[in-house]
Amino acid sequence: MSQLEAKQAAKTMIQAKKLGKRYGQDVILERIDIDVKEGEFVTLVGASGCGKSTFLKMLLGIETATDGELLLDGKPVPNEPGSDRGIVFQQYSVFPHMTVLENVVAAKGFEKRSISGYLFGKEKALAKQEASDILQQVGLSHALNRYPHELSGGMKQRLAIAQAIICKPRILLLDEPFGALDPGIRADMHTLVLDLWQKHKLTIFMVTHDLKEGFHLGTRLWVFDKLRHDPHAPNAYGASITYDLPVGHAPAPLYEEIDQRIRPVFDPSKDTTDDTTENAL
Ligand SMILES: Nc1ncnc2c1ncn2[C@@H]1O[C@H](COP(=O)(O)OP(=O)(O)OP(=O)(O)O)[C@@H](O)[C@H]1O
Repeated sequence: MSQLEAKQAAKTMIQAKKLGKRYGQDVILERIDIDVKEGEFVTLVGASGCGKSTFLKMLLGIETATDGELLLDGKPVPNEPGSDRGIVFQQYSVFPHMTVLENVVAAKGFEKRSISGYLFGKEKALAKQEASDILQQVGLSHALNRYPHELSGGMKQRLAIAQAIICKPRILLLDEPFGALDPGIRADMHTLVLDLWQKHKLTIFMVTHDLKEGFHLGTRLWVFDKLRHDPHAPNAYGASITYDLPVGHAPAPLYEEIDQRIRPVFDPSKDTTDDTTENAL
């Protein structure tokens, strides 16, 4: 292997090799072959139920592959969540009985894996300081002592992001994190996520139903769709990554072209009654 090849290989973080996922007889994902380098920001789009969240769950380690391999740094993704992988869901996943600050300190406690999840003494004081810093980064320093029910949707998601970030993940998994937010708030959240991505040198995988968000936010856009359809056995085949596109800083006309190309993915009238077909990229 040449020096250049070795350098490129060292930067690869996530690899899927003929990755597939089945639940019983239902094939959800199949034939996924990808290679993601450290620092990429991948956005995932595709029809509802095609397996995007399942893919994130496999990266998180709470679902396992039934076919092929999913590797992190060249080794199988561990079968449990770890502090190197943080996740934020669409549904607000904060502790309702804790203040904003306590929520983030608690996340740090779980990361430390103490038996109770609680921190004490100096460790707790340090965690509080760290939590305050992170909360400042996500724009919540004015709300440290508020409870989740006193926060707006956008603030709750900022809190959930702070909980993920305090564990210093290398990979941040975002499962439609802004789906429930108003457009203006979403724009603020985009700025925040891009800022954190840069500042913390994260590798991000983000599921979205908003194509524009997918085009503009990431460096790479994946479209999940079925390559093969059998009208007599709709669950016989799973989704693959049918488009893998460099996006983000591409000129606006390119977004429009891509938008046109993948729009049928979201069209409910899409004809899936053909015989088993192979879609051309
Ligand atoms: N634990 C499970 N057992 C059986 N089937 C499951 C399980 N989890 C998910 N599924 C099925 O797997 C398929 C993919 O689900 P998934 O949530 O990954 O889709 P998605 O693309 O994220 O959908 P959406 O965009 O609506 O969130 C769905 O048909 C779902 O019903």
